[in-house]
Amino acid sequence: MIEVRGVTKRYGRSLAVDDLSFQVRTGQVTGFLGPNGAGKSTTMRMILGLDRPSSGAALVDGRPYRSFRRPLHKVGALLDASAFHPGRTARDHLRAIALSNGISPARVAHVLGQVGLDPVAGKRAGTFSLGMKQRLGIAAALLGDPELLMFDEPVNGLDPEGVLWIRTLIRGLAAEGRTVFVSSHLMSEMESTADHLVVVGRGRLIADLPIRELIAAASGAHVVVRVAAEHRPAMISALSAGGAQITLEPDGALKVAGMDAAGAGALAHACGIPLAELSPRRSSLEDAYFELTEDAVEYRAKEVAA
Ligand SMILES: Nc1ncnc2c1ncn2[C@@H]1O[C@H](COP(=O)(O)OP(=O)(O)OP(=O)(O)O)[C@@H](O)[C@H]1O
Repeated sequence: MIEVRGVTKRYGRSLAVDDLSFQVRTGQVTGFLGPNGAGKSTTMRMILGLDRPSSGAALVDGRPYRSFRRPLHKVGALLDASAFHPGRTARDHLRAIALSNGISPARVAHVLGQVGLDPVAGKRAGTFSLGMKQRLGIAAALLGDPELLMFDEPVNGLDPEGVLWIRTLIRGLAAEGRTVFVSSHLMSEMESTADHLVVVGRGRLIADLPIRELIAAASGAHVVVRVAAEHRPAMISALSAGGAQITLEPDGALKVAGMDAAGAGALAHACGIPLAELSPRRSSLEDAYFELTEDAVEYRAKEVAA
């Protein structure tokens, strides 16, 4: 388990991470979300001991990451996809990491196959496309067969095929019982990948909850009710007496909040009003995310403008 406990990180006078606390639960995919500059990469670097918190602690299984004798068996990470010697072949790059970490050379061939880089394993990594570099970075993260994986913005700059590949890989790793912590500034990307979300803005924790709760908590969920014009006044009174908030849309539909579709349907039935449409609309995860991070983004926009 990864535990971030009251972590603050200052760079000079700027506060990158501000008293942040959360846990990454074992066996799940946790999405780490926030606008650009929210402090995600800084937090990940502190978990890996690449940066020191100004205060607080970032721990893996209750210990600093650097205290593990064989750290790559514990956590594999992709933080920067271009972190390799460009003149080295993909295979040699992985062999060097394996050698310096006491990992069997047999793992190199295994992970090259896992990320689909077999055919280009003998090519210099400097010639790789961004997608291939990402795959090489992920191969390095998988080398120690770790329980925990951390990926910082793994789909940045990838084409749709690459994005799909990473999503499938992450779900596959979770299905094997591994814990995955993956950052992104795109909510839509997390929708099909993550079980749980940790949302940050301006270095602070904004939300720490399962994805389905985030959707349910978003205020945009409503029901669209459509009835013939002559029944509209009666339907509006019944809904309003039932405690719903109603907005009459320009096309005559009623946008109903504060009541679910079953409730609105039962009311219509009780009043003998035939329904032309009854559609529950959930708010998209993207809407929910924007609602949550609005202040953090606005603040930044103002800061930049000032
Ligand atoms: N080495 C550094 N020196 C000074 N400031 C830094 C340093 N690293 C990060 N920062 C600042 O800390 C803040 C958080 O940056 P960080 O890269 O952690 O955010 P992020 O959420 O990962 O953003 P992005 O989505 O753009 O990658 C930013 O304001 C950034 O400019």
